Amino acid sequence: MHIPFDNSYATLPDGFYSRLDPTSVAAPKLLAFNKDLASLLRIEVGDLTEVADVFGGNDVPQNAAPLAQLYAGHQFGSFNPQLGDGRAILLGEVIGTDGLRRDIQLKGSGPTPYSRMGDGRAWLGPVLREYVVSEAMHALGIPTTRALAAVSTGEQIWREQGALPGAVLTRVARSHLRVGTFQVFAHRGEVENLKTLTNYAIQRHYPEAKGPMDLLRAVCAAQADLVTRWMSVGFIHGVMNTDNCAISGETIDYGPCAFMDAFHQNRVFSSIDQQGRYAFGNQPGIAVWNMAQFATSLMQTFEDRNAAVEEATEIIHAMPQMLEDGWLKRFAAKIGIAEPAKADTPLIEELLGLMQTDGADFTNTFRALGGANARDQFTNREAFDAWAAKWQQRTSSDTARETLMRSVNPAVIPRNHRIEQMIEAAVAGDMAPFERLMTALKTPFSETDADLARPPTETEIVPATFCGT
Ligand SMILES: Nc1ncnc2c1ncn2[C@@H]1O[C@H](COP(=O)(O)OP(=O)(O)OP(=O)(O)O)[C@@H](O)[C@H]1O
Ligand SMILES: [Mg+2]
Repeated sequence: MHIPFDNSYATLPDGFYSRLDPTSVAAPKLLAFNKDLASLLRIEVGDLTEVADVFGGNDVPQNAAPLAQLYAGHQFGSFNPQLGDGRAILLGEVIGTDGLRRDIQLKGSGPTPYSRMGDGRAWLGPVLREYVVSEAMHALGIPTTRALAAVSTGEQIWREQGALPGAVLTRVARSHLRVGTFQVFAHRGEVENLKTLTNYAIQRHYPEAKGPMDLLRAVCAAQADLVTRWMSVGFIHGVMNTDNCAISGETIDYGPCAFMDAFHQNRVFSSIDQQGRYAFGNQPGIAVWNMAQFATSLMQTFEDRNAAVEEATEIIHAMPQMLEDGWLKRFAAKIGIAEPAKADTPLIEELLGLMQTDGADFTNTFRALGGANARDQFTNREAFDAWAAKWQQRTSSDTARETLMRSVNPAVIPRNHRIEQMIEAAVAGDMAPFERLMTALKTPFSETDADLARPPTETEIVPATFCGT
């Protein structure tokens, strides 16, 4: 196997990371490999045993510069001054056939200087969850890190549930720069490092930005866009800590995430999110909060702090409107309105209200709007009919309505119970449910697998995603 590394992060000052190799594992076995992504990254794949050795962490490929990145972060609102890759190792970067630079990182590859109390490992369940959901997000057109490989380690690891099979995920990202990467230097008052990081982020992600204020503007726009896209497919990230907020605007860290079935604004899946801080409907507000932390961490890079604070405050204060506009655009498209006006908001909100009252399935209700059977999704069908009459009045003259709806309302999403079933099978050595999910989720806007589109029955519902990742 040949990986054409072209590493830039490793040329940054020592204080940015710790160099170390992944820790070898007992018996690496390749469970999944993303060939399309490998070719995008210009990786020449030869022998698959070699692939398992590299992506299990036993072989460090030529020209890799393995390192664990330092970062800090607000976790559930409290600042932790030092986190860092406690179980991940960046192998290096490659420039893809599309000309874009991407990180190749192992997650679950052994302890690092930032492991704190952790074992540096991941178990098979979360590795496959991240593999499936991140690739599904990509197919849905939502910016995300991607999955290149999943390797089982042949080792057991311990979590609340007991002994579990270990695994390593190879993750690909436009970069692993997080809000927390800025926060660590800001907190320490390491202004030179902060400036170096700012310039690096600009060059790598927003080359048109003229300085930190432009960077802030660009990241706010990217995060606002990202969160409205999540909302539009019923995605709940579940752990929007500032260390899980990527500067690139990609979705990162699929630990306790889930797509909701029955719609509810306050839906939470993460078993550790007791207060519902990261509930479905709170995500826009949290994105603003995270960007305020990002803005704060950039302030030390300015000579005139007072002026900078004023300008940054304006940028942050403009974000709720951006989110509202984005939400309107995406949800209007879901009901077939390509060019929404403010006056369309109540129409969308009324539908969501009916869905919430009836516990209608988020994905299938919107998908059904493009067909004939939307009213079957509701228990109070008269209420739906009354809404539908208003909707018809607003949209029926638009001949492109159905096409638009079918292009934005997926037929299939990675439902939480299917993910759990897939994990259970994989633990027992059966990868068929994984393959089936991956196949259907490659074309989420086509009806290819009706049974995967079906919501869970009462007994199939998986209401929580455990954080013992
Ligand atoms: N098993 C573990 N061993 C060591 N460190 C861990 C472990 N699990 C999580 N951590 C560390 O705890 C912090 C917060 O964890 P979090 O769940 O947000 O991240 P993660 O899922 O490991 O990784 P990422 O954000 O890179 O997807 C991170 O610094 C992470 O590296
Ligand atoms: Mg994380």
